Amino acid sequence: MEKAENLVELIEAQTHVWNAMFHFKKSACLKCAVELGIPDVISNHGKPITLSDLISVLPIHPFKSAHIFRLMRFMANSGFFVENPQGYALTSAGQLLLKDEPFNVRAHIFLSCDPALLKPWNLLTEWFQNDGPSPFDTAYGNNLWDYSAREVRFGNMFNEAVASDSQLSVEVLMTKCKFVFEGLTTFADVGGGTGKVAKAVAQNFPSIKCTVYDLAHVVANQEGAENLEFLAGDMFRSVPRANAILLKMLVMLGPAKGRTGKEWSKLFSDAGFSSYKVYPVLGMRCLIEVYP
Ligand SMILES: C[S@@+](CC[C@H](N)C(=O)[O-])C[C@H]1O[C@@H](n2cnc3c(N)ncnc32)[C@H](O)[C@@H]1O
Repeated sequence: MEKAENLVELIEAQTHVWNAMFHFKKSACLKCAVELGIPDVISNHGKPITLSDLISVLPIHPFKSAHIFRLMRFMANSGFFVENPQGYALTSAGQLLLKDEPFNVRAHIFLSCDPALLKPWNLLTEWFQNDGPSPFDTAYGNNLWDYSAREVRFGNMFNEAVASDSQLSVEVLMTKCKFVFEGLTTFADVGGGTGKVAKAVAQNFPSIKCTVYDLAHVVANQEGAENLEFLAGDMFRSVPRANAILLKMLVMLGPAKGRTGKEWSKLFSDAGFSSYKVYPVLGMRCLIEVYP
């Protein structure tokens, strides 16, 4: 009896390990389904689509038709599609995979699954054993930002992914948190990428002068507007002076550069800020300092 119980526990433990071990298949299948255009085919069909109708329009080799049901079963299991007697339909998560969906996360999927970004994950152990600052450095000999500047394909993919992520954040900011911008005359988005957030602030508040501050290769070809400018610089040396600054999705940069909270505070006080406040917005790490 005792042995049998132990076996049940063991088989559950082994299942647990297998689930962890093969977790990468989730992102691989997600990327594949998006690349094959499966969510768009389902959506354009206008009603649940049968497996044979789906296969008939997919850009795949005929020899591979028999394997699509596995991909569909896996994607249904992962919560992107539902399978009912009429065929496959999209879940809410599946809707975010559509080309025409304004909040789609496709660019982020392509970035996260890109071999260039996966390589550092395979070097975690090496990184723990060397004195390098990040697994990215271990893989490429320099940091993510220098690599992005050098590898134009990767840099564009990275900028597009973070900008697409900001679509939803912008919507949240402009519908739920507009009050934080009221009364400002200047605003700087530090590490603001290609300016998704600042553009929305500039459009919604024509009286606020907005600045997007980022590395030279990111802002080089960006077009400003009357109340929007792109400024190249290194935020570890200085940050622009403004009534308020936004640091969005940069929390990891502090520790990556070995900076402590005190050092960040000094950088801010050098720029004329006395203290900073964190505004968590729907789980998004959003840090805004309002200049007194
Ligand atoms: C994760 S992205 C976030 C972009 C944008 N804030 C957003 O949420 O969409 C980090 C950004 O920080 C920028 N960055 C990295 N190091 C920087 C530095 N030293 N000075 C200024 N910007 C920097 C990168 O180029 C990139 O655009």
